[in-house]
Amino acid sequence: MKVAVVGAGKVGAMVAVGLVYHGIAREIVLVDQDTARARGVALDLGYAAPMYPEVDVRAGTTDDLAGAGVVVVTAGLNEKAGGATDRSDPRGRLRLLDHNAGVFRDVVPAIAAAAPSATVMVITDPPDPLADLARSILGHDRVFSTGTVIDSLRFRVRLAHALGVTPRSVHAQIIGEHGTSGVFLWSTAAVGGVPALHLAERAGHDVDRFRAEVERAVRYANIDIIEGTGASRYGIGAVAAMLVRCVARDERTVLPVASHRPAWGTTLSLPSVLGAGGVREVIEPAMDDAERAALEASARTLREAASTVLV
Ligand SMILES: NC(=O)c1ccc[n+]([C@@H]2O[C@H](COP(=O)([O-])OP(=O)(O)OC[C@H]3O[C@@H](n4cnc5c(N)ncnc54)[C@H](O)[C@@H]3O)[C@@H](O)[C@H]2O)c1
Repeated sequence: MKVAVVGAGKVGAMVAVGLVYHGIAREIVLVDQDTARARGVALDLGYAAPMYPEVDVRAGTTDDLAGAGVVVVTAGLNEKAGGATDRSDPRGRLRLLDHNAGVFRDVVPAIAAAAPSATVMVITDPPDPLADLARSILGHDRVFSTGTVIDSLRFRVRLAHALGVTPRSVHAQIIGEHGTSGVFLWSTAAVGGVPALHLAERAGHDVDRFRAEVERAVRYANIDIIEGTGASRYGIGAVAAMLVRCVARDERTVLPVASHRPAWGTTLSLPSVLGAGGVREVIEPAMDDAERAALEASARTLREAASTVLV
């Protein structure tokens, strides 16, 4: 499959790395308004390509999006450049919406023109309202954002470390916004079929404190990363490549990506069957009353944010 990455910055480059290392795409086109940057990334990665499953990596213009099965959008300001690194700011990544909506009004019409049958995956922050905007410009439903897949991995990893097991054995997810209102589904977080909070209590943790510490570490993981490296990119790059694989191979893996949900009137993350064309179906998870109320609040936040940029 031909995969296009629009925005060849720190995240876009890592998405391309993941696609090459895992043999997911046969052809990769990198598009950026900074053409020298796109060319540099394509050259650098292209010289490594002979070690991996056959792939052509090149830089191109929006015309070169033609024929792409998946277009990944990472163009735009990141949290550090956009001043969204204050842990006490409840808007979080939503601070980037106005600026990055302008970027989307520039790039998405070009995607619609050159690659009308592509599935479009949005990574640029805030990804959920921007996926809504992209959907309205594209006029089709093959649009999703990486949503809370990365947040859910962070949740599993923090729980795993605290409980002394591998993250592979932790079943836990975050739904709603990829942002400050994301909802931790503690009621179904489990290890070996046992609620994670029961295990924490058995291990001698104060449950309220345990929960608050895990939530804080996960909610602000992006800022911890940015304080160290300037931008989060390795985790999301790996996640994005895996999501492209799910679409390219019609895997139907269940993951909390975000897609437009008419019942919620917005794009938000719920466990979704990801395959050819994007989200095939959504599975409403079990939630307790507090989680449902939190999801309603998260959806409200996203609806309000999207309404400021949708025409
Ligand atoms: N969804 C997630 O989980 C997640 C995780 C990490 C980063 N992000 C977001 O991904 C985005 C990219 O982050 P980054 O660190 O790679 O930023 P970056 O500054 O390194 O790269 C952004 C690139 O977009 C390009 N660009 C900007 N406007 C463009 C336009 N109109 N047309 C074409 N190219 C354009 C820039 O030239 C730049 O190369 C940010 O919005 C960031 O917040 C999202």
